[in-house]
This record gives sequence, structure tokens and C-alpha cells, in this order.
Amino acid sequence: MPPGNRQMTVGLFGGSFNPPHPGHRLVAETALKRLGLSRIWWIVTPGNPLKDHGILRPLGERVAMARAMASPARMDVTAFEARYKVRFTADMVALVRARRPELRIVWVMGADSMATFHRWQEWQRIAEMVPIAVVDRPGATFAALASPFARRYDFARIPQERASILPYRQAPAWTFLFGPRDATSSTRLRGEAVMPS
Ligand SMILES: Nc1ncnc2c1ncn2[C@@H]1O[C@H](COP(=O)(O)OP(=O)(O)OP(=O)(O)O)[C@@H](O)[C@H]1O
Ligand SMILES: O=C(O)c1ccc[n+]([C@@H]2O[C@H](COP(=O)([O-])O)[C@@H](O)[C@H]2O)c1
Repeated sequence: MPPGNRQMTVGLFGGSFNPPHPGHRLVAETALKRLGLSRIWWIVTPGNPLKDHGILRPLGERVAMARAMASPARMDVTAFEARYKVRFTADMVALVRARRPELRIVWVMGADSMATFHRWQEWQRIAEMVPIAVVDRPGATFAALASPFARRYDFARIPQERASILPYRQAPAWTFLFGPRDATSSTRLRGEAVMPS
């Protein structure tokens, strides 16, 4: 787990990154800037519990590619979920809370993830443990804002103009950051055979 101190606000940005792409970098940059974060951690999952793992590149390769895509200035790339044998985001967030109680953390995800968030293990526990920032993604805006998560936690939404207070808010609290957007996806890149075999 990357280091941190009491003053730090940290975005937790989980992903398969299979492969990482400019859309991921835009999400990380948007969260850093709009939430005023000290750092953002790209947390490379050993495998999304909801996805087919057959097409996953090895974890070490995805970490190396994510390091090449992330900006070294305020971004860390880590794969501590594998080391701690944690599969679910709820358990990962609880682990960070337990090991780094001094950090102010925010879970960061794209609008497509928000649209299916209610299918995640203990999704309401996640929402009540950590503030959440959602970055818009082409094609996913409506599904995200009409999702069970958005409806269940409508009372806890913070307007994007006030997103910089999110790291200091008690969960449940979330914000939706509209634009700029990037339409890149790992699926499309794999289809275009951009990755060397
Ligand atoms: N272009 C994008 N715009 C906004 N969010 C994105 C974008 N690409 C990925 N994300 C978000 O980044 C996180 C990690 O995504 P992931 O690694 O699954 O990339 P992906 O392009 O969605 O992959 P795949 O096409 O294989 O599903 C998720 O929260 C996802 O919503
Ligand atoms: O905990 C869950 O049930 C869960 C279900 C789906 C996705 N996630 C997490 O969401 C993040 C994004 O996953 P992905 O595959 O869309 O890049 C990654 O950190 C996954 O571990 C977590």
C-alpha cells in the first residue's frame, strides 16, 4: 500500500486496466483536480468479481502498463489486493481504513461502474464507508444517474461545483463529475489488437 500521512486526501481508483488507456488517465486527472486530492492510487485488481477472467493479462503486466499510463507526479500504481488476498471492493476499503486510518479516502469510478454498482458485494456497505466520486463516461450518463445507487443515495449527492468538499464528508456522500469525457475502452483496444501479444 503506498505511503500517506494525516493531511492527505487519497482517491482509490480500482480497475482491471486490461489494458490501461487514456480514459483511465482522464478519470484520475479529473478526480485529482476536481476533488483537490493529494494523490490517487490506481489499484490494479487481480480480477473483477463480476467479469470473465479468461481474457485478463497477468497482474504484473497490467501493473507495468498502468505505471506507464499514469502520471508519476501524484499517481501511485499498486496491486495490494492480491497481496492481501482481498477480492471485493468492500473488503479492500475496510482494509485501507484499518491500515491507514489517518487518510481521507474517496472511491473513484466511471459512470458505467456506477450503473451496475448495486450488483457489487455489499454495495451499500461501501457507500456508507467511503465517499464516492463518479466520473462521466460516454454512453453511461443516463444509466448511472437512474441507477439504484443514485436513487438510494439521492439525499447524499453533492453538486459537482462543491466536489472539493467530498473527501471531508462523512459517508454516504457522492458526486457526479460531468465532462470532459473520453470514449476509450479496454474492450475496444483489445478488439483492435493494440496490445502486443
Ligand atoms: N473512458 C472512460 N471514462 C470514464 N471512466 C472510465 C473509462 N474507462 C474506464 N473507466 C472507469 O475506470 C475503471 C476501470 O475500468 P476498466 O479497467 O474496466 O476499463 P474499461 O475500459 O471499462 O474495461 P473493459 O472495456 O474491459 O470493461 C472503472 O471504474 C471504469 O468505470
Ligand atoms: O466488490 C465487488 O463486488 C466488485 C464488483 C465489480 C467491480 N469491482 C471493482 O471495481 C473496480 C473496477 O473494475 P473493472 O473491472 O470495471 O475495471 C475494480 O477495482 C473491481 O475490483 C468490485
